[in-house]
Amino acid sequence: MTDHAVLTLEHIGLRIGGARILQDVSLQVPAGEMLGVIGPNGAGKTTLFNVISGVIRPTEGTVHLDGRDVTAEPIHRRAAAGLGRTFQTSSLFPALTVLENVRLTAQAHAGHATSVFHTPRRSDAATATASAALAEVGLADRADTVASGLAHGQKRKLEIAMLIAMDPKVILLDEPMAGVGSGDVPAITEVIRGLHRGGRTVLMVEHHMEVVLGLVDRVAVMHHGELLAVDTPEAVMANPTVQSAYLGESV
Ligand SMILES: Nc1ncnc2c1ncn2[C@@H]1O[C@H](COP(=O)(O)OP(=O)(O)OP(=O)(O)O)[C@@H](O)[C@H]1O
Repeated sequence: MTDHAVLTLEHIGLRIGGARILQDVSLQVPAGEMLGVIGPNGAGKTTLFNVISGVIRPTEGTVHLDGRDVTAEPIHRRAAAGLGRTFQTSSLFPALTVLENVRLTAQAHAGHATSVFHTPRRSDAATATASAALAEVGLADRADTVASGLAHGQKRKLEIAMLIAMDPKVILLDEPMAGVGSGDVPAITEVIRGLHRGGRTVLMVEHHMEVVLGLVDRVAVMHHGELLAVDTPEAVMANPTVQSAYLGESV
């Protein structure tokens, strides 16, 4: 493990029943990198995110976050240690306003008690953090809108703002373009690019190949639960093993 790797996977394996879902996945993600994770359906991308975020414990191997072994730690401990994640399905509180949604995560990060059953406590610091996160994703003018009233693309931006407010060391984006209309893709791409420009470390599973290749520093290619290659977009596109296993049929 190098000193500057903020996320390190070593020899991750996962067996469920008789099935081998992940096999010998090793990966180092330096601080500030944006890494795309691609691969055909069923390749193991979401499962890998589940292993990183603590939803699933691997049967082999280790996960280190910022040098600390979190392999045995539950989801909330990893989140507290700086792992932020969006899911393929929305994780918003639909009855709260846009600002209240972000303020909840800002308060949670600051260590305040939060409950969805109470009006979020007024806190100047949390409100300032939330407002800054909304400005970063371009939703400042929707702060008082009830979240359920947002268009789909705006909900995706709100989810990213909720992550930003937690100031995570590593951000996992699970298919940020899923369900997003083609008209919203450029704006959300810019929000993700902004995460990177801000120096954040981002891993992104995404099927939208143009988005991935245009955004990331490196691409990790998964196939049948294994990492086929981890390299620059250009090198991955030119890799014959990747082409025959995946890109040849999809790009
Ligand atoms: N809990 C489970 N029990 C059994 N098999 C599972 C389980 N979770 C995932 N799998 C299998 O593991 C493989 C990898 O699934 P995963 O969802 O991680 O792939 P993916 O690359 O994210 O696919 P997609 O692009 O379709 O989202 C699939 O064959 C899936 O059926």
